[in-house]
Amino acid sequence: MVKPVTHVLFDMDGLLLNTEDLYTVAFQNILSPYGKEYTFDLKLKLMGTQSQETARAIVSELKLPMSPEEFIIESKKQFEVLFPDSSLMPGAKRLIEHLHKKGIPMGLATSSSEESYHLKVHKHHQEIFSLLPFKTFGSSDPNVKKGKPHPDIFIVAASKFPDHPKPEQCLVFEDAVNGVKAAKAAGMQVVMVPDPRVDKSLTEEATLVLQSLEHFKPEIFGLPPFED
Ligand SMILES: O=c1[nH]cc([C@@H]2O[C@H](COP(=O)(O)O)[C@@H](O)[C@H]2O)c(=O)[nH]1
Ligand SMILES: [Mg+2]
Repeated sequence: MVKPVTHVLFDMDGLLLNTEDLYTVAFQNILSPYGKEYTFDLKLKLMGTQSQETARAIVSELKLPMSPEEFIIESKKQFEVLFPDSSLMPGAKRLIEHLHKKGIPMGLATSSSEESYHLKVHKHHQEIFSLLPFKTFGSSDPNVKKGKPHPDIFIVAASKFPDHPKPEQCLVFEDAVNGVKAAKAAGMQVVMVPDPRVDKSLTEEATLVLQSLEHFKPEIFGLPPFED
């Protein structure tokens, strides 16, 4: 059953920005010289995790001849080239602008670091992200002890709203299976917009599954409807 909400929390990578595709390119660029492949199965396990965890898992799963620290250094070089030209996902701008106009409190709950956030947002997307005033960076925030699928990030993100909403008042938007699990574990409802390669059986925990943010109808969750 769907219940009305008052506050909204957005994931970033793969939900608001096309940066999941860019992570795939970045990691594959590092792996190709070693003849290794960043498969979607491995990606699925890592989407939404904290960056240290990501590096450790890739190095160990693919038996790379480098340390996780070296992998992080190589990743940063790739990110500096790829992230500044990230694009907004379809429907993201319209939805955020609409909820802002209607005075709905909104926050960002991304597992990426603050440094990585700036690379992704600084050049093209500052205006739209300024409409999400309450931001939590899971790989930089000491209060986020464990990455998604653990609930920490959404609990910390909700605590930043000045009126301290209860978890059931918050609606989370996520693309990743780990993100949906994290939001549910925090006691929140979740709209999932998964990568089309995600098996349907892995989307069942979400409150609602959409192909695109463009299909979201705010009134389903008691939020003001679009007027155009
Ligand atoms: O292919 C991947 N994409 C994304 C991640 C991780 O997911 C985080 C982004 O998560 P979110 O969707 O919560 O912003 C990144 O910081 C990165 O560590 C990953 O490990 N592998
Ligand atoms: Mg995501």
